[in-house]
Amino acid sequence: MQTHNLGYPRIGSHRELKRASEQFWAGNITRQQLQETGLAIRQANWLTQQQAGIALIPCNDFSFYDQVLDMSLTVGAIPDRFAPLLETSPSATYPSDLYFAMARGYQQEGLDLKAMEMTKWFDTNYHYIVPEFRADQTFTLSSDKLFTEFDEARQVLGKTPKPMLLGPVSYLLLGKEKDSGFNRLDLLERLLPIYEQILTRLQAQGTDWIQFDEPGLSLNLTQPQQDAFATAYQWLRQRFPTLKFLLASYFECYGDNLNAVIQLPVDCLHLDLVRCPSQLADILQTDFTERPMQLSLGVVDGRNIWINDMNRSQILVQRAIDAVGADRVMIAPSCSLLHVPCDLTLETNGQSLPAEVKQWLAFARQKLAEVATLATLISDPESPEAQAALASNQAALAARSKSARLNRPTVQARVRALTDTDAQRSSPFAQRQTVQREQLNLPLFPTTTIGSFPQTEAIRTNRSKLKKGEQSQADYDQFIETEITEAIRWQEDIGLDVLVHGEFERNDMVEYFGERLDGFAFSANGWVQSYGSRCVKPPILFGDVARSQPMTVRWTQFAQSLTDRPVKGMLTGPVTILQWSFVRDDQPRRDTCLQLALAVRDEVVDLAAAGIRIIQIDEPAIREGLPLRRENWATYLDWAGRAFRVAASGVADTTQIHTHMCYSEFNDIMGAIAALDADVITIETSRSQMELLDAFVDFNYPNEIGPGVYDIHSPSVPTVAEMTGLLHKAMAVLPAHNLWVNPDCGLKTRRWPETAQALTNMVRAAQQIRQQIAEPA
Ligand SMILES: Nc1nc2c(c(=O)[nH]1)N[C@@H](CNc1ccc(C(=O)N[C@@H](CCC(=O)N[C@@H](CCC(=O)N[C@@H](CCC(=O)O)C(=O)O)C(=O)O)C(=O)O)cc1)CN2
Ligand code: MET
Ligand SMILES: [Zn+2]
Repeated sequence: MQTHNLGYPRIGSHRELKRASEQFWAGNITRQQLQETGLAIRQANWLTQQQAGIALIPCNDFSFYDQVLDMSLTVGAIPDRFAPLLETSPSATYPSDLYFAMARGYQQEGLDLKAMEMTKWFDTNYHYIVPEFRADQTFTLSSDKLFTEFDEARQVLGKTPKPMLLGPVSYLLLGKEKDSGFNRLDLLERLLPIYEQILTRLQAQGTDWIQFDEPGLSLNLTQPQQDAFATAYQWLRQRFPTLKFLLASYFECYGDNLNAVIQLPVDCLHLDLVRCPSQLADILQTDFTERPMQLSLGVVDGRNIWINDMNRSQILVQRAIDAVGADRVMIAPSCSLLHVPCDLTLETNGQSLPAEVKQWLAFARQKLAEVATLATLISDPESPEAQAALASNQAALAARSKSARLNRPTVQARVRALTDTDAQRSSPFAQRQTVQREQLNLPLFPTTTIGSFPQTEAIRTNRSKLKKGEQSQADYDQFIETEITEAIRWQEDIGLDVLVHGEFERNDMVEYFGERLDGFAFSANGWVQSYGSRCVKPPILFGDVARSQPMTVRWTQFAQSLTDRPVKGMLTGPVTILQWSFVRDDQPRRDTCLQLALAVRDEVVDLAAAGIRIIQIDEPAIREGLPLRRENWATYLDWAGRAFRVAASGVADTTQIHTHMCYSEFNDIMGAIAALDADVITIETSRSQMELLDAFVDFNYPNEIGPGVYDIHSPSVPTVAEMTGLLHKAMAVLPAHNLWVNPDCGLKTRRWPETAQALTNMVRAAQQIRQQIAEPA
């Protein structure tokens, strides 16, 4: 029985890659220095995995930005607009200017190249760069990255690594057609020859195993999509009869793709037994046992940070061994470890991460040790070492399940006592709209922002000093007051209608709330890549959640005291807190979500009592939390929607509830979005030129909408005309009196100069539209 790994975090255990990339982009370090940082991280990762006792170690799991973008570059799927950068970016240079231009856009030397689109990687908070395909798309091998990393890994490890490749079918499925009249899967026959070239070179370099990631197999597929997998792998198999193919999907069951999958000519099939333990029995019931195929059992959770239940894993693995024999079984984490932090041993702060909780946790490095221990436990069950490991593992699990820290009977009782009335506003929207209009007295096309203003160097430094004890709480609070005061003055000056306090006091929109709720613990260094150099440190939700005191009232009330205009209270919703935290796995997510909903509800009620008339409950992760398989959608949407409404419905009709969503394809779930019954929803639409609005129009969406009028992900400043153009598009299909004017998302990642210009232009755009309506041409 062999151990292997599907992928290791590449940000570096101290976020070395983040720092180096940002330094490089700022022009402070050279490309070579950045490359050296990348190499050092890869080398450290390979050694860490080898020392943890993993036999088959992946390479090509590193990336300077994103693994899907790497694949686009490798196969030469480079959108035409980037042609000016081709010449200066040879295939031997990684990362090239071309590469970062595709990821982040390029505004230099008179060029203004828009970045490629970014979207969520399945149901994770990781974002990938969406491949763009043309009807006349051609492919050419255009990067040496993968071959270079293979040689590096072999040198470091002293043995053959396992290159990982995003498989051809999932690669196409993850992309988008940029012309009409063709289907991206039709490009398969043009793409496969590039995979052939890749495998030819890898084979010459001496590779043995190749890992093809095909997470598309976790989705509901049409017959032609299923067939594409058969076409691709038969084609490759014919050309490479001796290379060993490991096919990996994860995050879900193979479901109704299973029968097609076991007929693929691959040598090993990976199963995510954390998300879908039942598929082991399913597969053993087929004629799989008679096929010459190995099984890779993903028993260690690659998406969460709890220690493995070794007893349970041992039983699963043993079942497979009994059926097919130990030489046909591999064990591994359930998916790439990209989605968990690097190393628990770096956590030494017993305040934020109590020792008791820490012993329940495993980060990437610890997870590999778990895989290795499991292997020993199975191959040599009587070994004292394995027995000791099992005993301490079971003791930690028992301690967790009995811990007094987990249980808050009053919270559990409150969740049980929730009624349908608690999950519903007092009056229907039309009635609420009337009373809210009367009391808010806003102009047509009210202007607002999504909440955060730039997190400046000064803000980060002050917070960092506070954390290290180099600054007093009083001084920090004073600093935040000044920031808020300036932001309120400035918003009044440029003429915004509904103001925000700016979220200067928040490190992150989820972590901030976690830190203020009971039932959460925190790592100091548990960073996970979100996109590019941006990382998040998901809080650890381990027990029943309770709010012991108000979390946002002080700063919101302070901001409101400075102005007569309404200041919008700013909260993160229960579904998003759930989705962006590491959540306990000992009770259904639904129950945890309702506990979060009650905490947010109490905050909403307190904000309203403090005189806040508009409250935004952000739910950007509601779409991301949607199960990958449609058969599970209704259940999720039902409890997620209920949780939002529980959070929103503790206040009188006069309180206007906003919600905000980004990264959203709503077409399939409009009913659920409408059922949230938010008085106002602000959404991301500008990058798709209001395409997304079609869903709202088709659905006859009844409540108020703020379709984002400019993209905050880019520093370029939108013109007034661009924004009036988009507003006209929106007005053409939706009633003007239901429309708001706002950016796509929060501005925390932007800088002030472009933010000031963009918002000034946005207010002008709204004013122009109002004028046009008042005095039609
Ligand atoms: N959780 C979450 N997921 C999300 C989003 C989001 O806002 N939050 N937005 C969407 C896009 N994703 C994003 C993810 C991260 C960031 C982001 O800006 N992250 C920051 C970190 C934010 C943070 O937690 N900052 C902390 C810690 C800052 C820090 O690193 N401090 C240094 C010290 C700095 C100093 O001494 O000056 C350290 O601890 O080492 C703070 O401000 O307090 C980053 O990578 O730079 C933006 C968007 C989708 N998913
Ligand atoms: N209120 C939040 C902000 O403005 C919403 C962000 S959604 C990712 O930053
Ligand atoms: Zn957003």
